[in-house]
Amino acid sequence: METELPPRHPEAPAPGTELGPHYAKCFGCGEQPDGLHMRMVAGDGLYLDSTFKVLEAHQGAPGLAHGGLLVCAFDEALGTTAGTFLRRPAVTGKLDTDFLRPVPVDSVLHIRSTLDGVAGRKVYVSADGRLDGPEGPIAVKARGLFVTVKLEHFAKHGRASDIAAVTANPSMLEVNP
Ligand SMILES: CCCCCCCC(=O)SCCNC(=O)CCNC(=O)[C@H](O)C(C)(C)COP(=O)(O)OP(=O)(O)OC[C@H]1O[C@@H](n2cnc3c(N)ncnc32)[C@H](O)[C@@H]1OP(=O)(O)O
Repeated sequence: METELPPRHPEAPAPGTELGPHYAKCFGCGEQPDGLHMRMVAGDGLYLDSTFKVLEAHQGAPGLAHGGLLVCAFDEALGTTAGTFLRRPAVTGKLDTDFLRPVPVDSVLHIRSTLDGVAGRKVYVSADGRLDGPEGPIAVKARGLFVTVKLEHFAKHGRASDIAAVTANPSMLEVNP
């Protein structure tokens, strides 16, 4: 597959900028009570640095993070990486995850997610999640294929009441991404 490394979009947030939620009700980055409440900072290249603190509600086994919620954290980080540097929304087509170490409750996963290339509407992204700090051991790795979509994608497929809510209150949504 031929891919290109795109330029960092000129309107991408400056390096060091903390990103706000792309959608107020997003489970990954929004205000959902038991959500992941991820925090993300733009890097100086085509990467984002994110943190996810594993809480009581995120368990799958006693004292350990649920694997599906770890996948959710990577979905969020990778999708936001695609959207942030292309300034276009992108949805998950494919997501592949390697779980290398257990992730305990109360730990913070430090995720660096990178835009690796684009081919038409396909966006290739990857990420490493580390424990005990940004230089700690890798606990989870992920690679994803995201597909850029127009805003109509959400208007067409989303629940009507939620589309109406963001139409009435556009500040709930960061349009780009
Ligand atoms: C800022 C945002 C942060 C978001 C973080 C969270 C992200 C999410 O959770 S998004 C929700 C989960 N994902 C979804 O709901 C997506 C559901 N799927 C779809 O809507 C559609 O299948 C969609 C949009 C991905 C593709 O459909 P469509 O627009 O018709 O495009 P389509 O022509 O099929 O595919 C475009 C290209 O992508 C490729 N592609 C699409 N899906 C896949 C896949 N699963 N595997 C490999 N390639 C794929 C196609 O082969 C095609 O490639 P090419 O251009 O070389 O022919």
